[in-house]
Amino acid sequence: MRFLNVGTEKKLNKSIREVHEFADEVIRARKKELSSYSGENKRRLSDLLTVFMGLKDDEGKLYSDKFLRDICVNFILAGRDTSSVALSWFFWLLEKNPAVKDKIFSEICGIVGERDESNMGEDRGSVVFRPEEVRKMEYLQAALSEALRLYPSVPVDIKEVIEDEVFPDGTVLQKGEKVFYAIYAMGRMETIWGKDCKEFKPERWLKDGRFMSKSAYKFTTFNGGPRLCIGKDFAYFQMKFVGASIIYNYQVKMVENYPVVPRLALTMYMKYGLKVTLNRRT
Ligand code: HEM
Repeated sequence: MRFLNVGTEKKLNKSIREVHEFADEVIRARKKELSSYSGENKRRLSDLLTVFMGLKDDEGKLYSDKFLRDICVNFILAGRDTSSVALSWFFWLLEKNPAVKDKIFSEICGIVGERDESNMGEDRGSVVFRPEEVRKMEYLQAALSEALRLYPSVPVDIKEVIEDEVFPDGTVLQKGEKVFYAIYAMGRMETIWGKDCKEFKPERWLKDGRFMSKSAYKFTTFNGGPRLCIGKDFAYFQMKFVGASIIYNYQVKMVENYPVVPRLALTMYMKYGLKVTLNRRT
């Protein structure tokens, strides 16, 4: 099929072309924008693409457009659906665990209440969380981690053996073989997480009220070792910011009897999405 370029292969090639065209256009536009700036203005742009455009490879040459395109596509693919499916499962879990939702809401209100202008009658809708406030949302971080343990965005990951190896349990691996590890299953194993492994309990991530991260070899949602997800900290920041903004401003209610069905692909998303109603908090 691949060599004949028919059927699904043809469709795949067309889709890849479209994704590449999109990324090429982003790069072209950014280069044009950069060439119209000078000095300080240029330095003020600190997004990832601009940073990569200014870096040089091992031979001291600027990265090629193809390399920049691969960077763009990699980050879009790795960073978009992973965070959005995580938030869907997170909000679904909050509906089933209203006490957790209330605790998150109280934590956010406490943090907003510390603002100097909090007594000045600031409109709730105009609150934009500051980075230092997002960092303080440790219970929210615990609840997101717990959601990612039970519903990891990437439920199964694959590695290829690059040289012959023997695992500590005696399993022999030969160069070229594939190893699958089931992140979803590992997040629910009693031997790893204890008797309450099936429960949604953000408290397991807290010690004296502070968020405590776990070893990446226990909590494998972001992979571990040298290829640990490069966007992990960014993902937490983004999910905390979006989650807090929604919870602070709205009452989220699932639409009754709407089917919530997991669908296994590269990411574990909801087959029919998550249907909710939002009512503005007053
Ligand atoms: C909840 C959110 C996220 C989850 C659960 C997640 C999970 C993962 C996992 C499991 C891997 C390893 C894949 C492999 O073995 O090849 C990975 C790699 C990666 N992730 Fe994430 N990710 C998330 C968000 C993000 C975001 C927001 C970005 C970028 C802004 C990002 C960028 C990347 C990149 C570039 C890699 C490849 C790193 C490498 O191979 O060295 N991820 N991520």
